[in-house]
Amino acid sequence: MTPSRTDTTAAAETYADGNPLGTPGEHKHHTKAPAKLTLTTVAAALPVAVRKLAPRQMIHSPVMFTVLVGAALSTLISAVRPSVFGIAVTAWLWLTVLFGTLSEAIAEGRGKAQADSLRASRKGVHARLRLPDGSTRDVPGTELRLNDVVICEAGDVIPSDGEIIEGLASVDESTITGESAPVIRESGGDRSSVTGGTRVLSDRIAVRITAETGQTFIDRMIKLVEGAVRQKTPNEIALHVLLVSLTIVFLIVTMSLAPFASLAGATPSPIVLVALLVCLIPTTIGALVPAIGIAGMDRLVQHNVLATSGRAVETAGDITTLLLDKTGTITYGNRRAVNFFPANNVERTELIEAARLCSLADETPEGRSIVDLAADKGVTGPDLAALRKTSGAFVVVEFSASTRMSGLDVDGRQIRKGAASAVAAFVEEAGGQTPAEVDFRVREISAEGGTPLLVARISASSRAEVLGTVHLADVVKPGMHARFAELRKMGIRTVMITGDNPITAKAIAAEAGVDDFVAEATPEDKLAVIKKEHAQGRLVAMTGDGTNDAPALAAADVGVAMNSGTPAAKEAANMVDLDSDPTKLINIVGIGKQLLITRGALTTFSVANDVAKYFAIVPALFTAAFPGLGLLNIMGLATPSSAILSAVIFNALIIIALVPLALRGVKYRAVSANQALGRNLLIFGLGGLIAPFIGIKIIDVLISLIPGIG
Ligand SMILES: Nc1ncnc2c1ncn2[C@@H]1O[C@H](COP(=O)(O)OP(=O)(O)OP(=O)(O)O)[C@@H](O)[C@H]1O
Ligand SMILES: [K+]
Ligand SMILES: [Mg+2]
Repeated sequence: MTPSRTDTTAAAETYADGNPLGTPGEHKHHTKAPAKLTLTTVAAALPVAVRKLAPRQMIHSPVMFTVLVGAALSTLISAVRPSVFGIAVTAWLWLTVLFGTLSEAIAEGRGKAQADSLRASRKGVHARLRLPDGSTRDVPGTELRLNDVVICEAGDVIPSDGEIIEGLASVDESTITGESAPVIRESGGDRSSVTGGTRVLSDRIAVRITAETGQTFIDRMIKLVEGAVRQKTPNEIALHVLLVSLTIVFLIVTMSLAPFASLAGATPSPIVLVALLVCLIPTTIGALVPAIGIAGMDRLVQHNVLATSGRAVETAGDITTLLLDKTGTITYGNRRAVNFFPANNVERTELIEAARLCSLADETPEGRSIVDLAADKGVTGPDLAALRKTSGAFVVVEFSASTRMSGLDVDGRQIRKGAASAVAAFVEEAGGQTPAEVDFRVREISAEGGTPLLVARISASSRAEVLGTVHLADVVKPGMHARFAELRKMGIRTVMITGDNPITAKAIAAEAGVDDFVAEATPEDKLAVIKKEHAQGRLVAMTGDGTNDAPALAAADVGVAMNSGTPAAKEAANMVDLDSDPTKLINIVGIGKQLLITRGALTTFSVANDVAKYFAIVPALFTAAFPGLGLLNIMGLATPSSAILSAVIFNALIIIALVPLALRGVKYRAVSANQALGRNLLIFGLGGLIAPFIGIKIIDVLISLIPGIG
């Protein structure tokens, strides 16, 4: 029988219908809605904001720390020489600092509900620890150590992160993914990792613990959504330097105004100087920077992506190349044997028996599926234990991504299966040959995107022969084509790197719609591809799931591991996609770009705003001393005092007014970076220049209605 296109499709259907657990729903986008900005959330954030006023915390933001010092200073002055003006300015200075910490607290608070439900998911979880003698003992989940082995059965909550070392189970991961469709996790392959806090629905697995207490996935997620782990990104550091410089410049400007003005007999009071300084330094962006960063991470979590660093998120905004592995990333990774094709003078049963024999000890999904298919075809024979008893010398050759083969040496025979080129070389070295009809079959299976495995045997008398081919079928995740087209529009080139042969790679690349592919790649090759891209000055993202992807995931600027993947892959990556969706990079890039654009836009606004304030209030301040300046007082502000107070109030209120924008992010459209920059400079620069004139004038009019100020 010829494996036709329908064969693979049939496999796909069984996969989807017959085994709904196998379709992990890992491609759906179920973005969690961000917490709304309500009075309740603001009220809840208020005590946190007050606690953040501690100088020890404030020092991290030099701009806001300057305001804090100014507020303290004017409090002192007002205490000694109280005036309505002094007290009013002092109050608004304190509000300015508070609005800053409040914006940060609100941003942090939005993840709180999610953090609480994550914490609840592992409360009081018990573990069945496997002891050396094979018996088990109940221990609290918190007492587990690295490399402990625990047994989990249907209904159990998995006590910590780990790797399945025995068995297969369907797992409900909805606590972390929000997706209720169960997923299959199994030992041996690239879907072997389990997450603490998720629940086993069926079957029984032995899990080796891979996370230290307090450093599990859920711990990391809690810290992320609460905004607790925040390291300044390179972009933030650059901004930080800019803000500090501006603060120093305006400090000097304000200080030099004092002697200059007193020469003219108009010595300004220290409170006026403090107020002036606060108006001029970039308080708006200084106050909103933490909220912008936290909101960006939060948006990522809402898309079911966990990032270990803000840096990766920002880098994602500039990615130009996306590398993807095939099996488990572009395809579901549930590669299963669907047919056996013997060579011309080999009996079908002989091939099936050999394929089965060399898969008995192969704990990969591919290996197990061959044993299953053999049983379906009526070939059962001895299991591994029985074989061990009846035969003499017995060596298991495990599969590795560099040899691309696996098998057994038993009773002087060497039985192997593996990638066609690898097995062909193995047989040739022993003096054998790959028959033409087998070659033909290999190409046929590959051409339709299947993975052919050759089965070969070297007998005790050193006769090397290829026995036939096993057809492994996998299914491309749906919707790839359109999503890769979208990436192309964003200027990102997609390259599939796979360990599989070139013909299969070509077929899958065409089916998925990637721009390019690299076949027969070893883990080193995957790494080399990244180095090559780097050498050409490109920023590279890599998505993968296997241990063979780990070096590349670590070397990429943005490494996104599929949540279904191995612990090694997840460890090496700087992001994990809980939905195991390789096209999630589109959202990640969007979030990264939006983060950078939002920060840039608000910085532009903030600086423009401050410059405008200078021209809005300085003339008003000195009209009495220098009547000539009255011409510049185009705003016709009532008195110098009300001009200053209006500016301070405006300066504080603008922070609150921009919190929603900081949290939501500036609208991001798929335009080039230059276009986005130009557009934002126009809107936020111009807006920043005009806003103070209007805002301060309105406040000034309102204030002049209040008696006692001026
Ligand atoms: N258990 C196995 N025993 C023998 N050969 C195998 C086994 N599993 C896979 N192979 C062969 O080895 C090749 C390389 O496998 P590897 O895991 O490195 O890459 P892959 O899974 O095909 O692709 P990707 O790198 O995209 O995940 C496979 O294409 C297949 O031909
Ligand atoms: K300011
Ligand atoms: Mg893989």
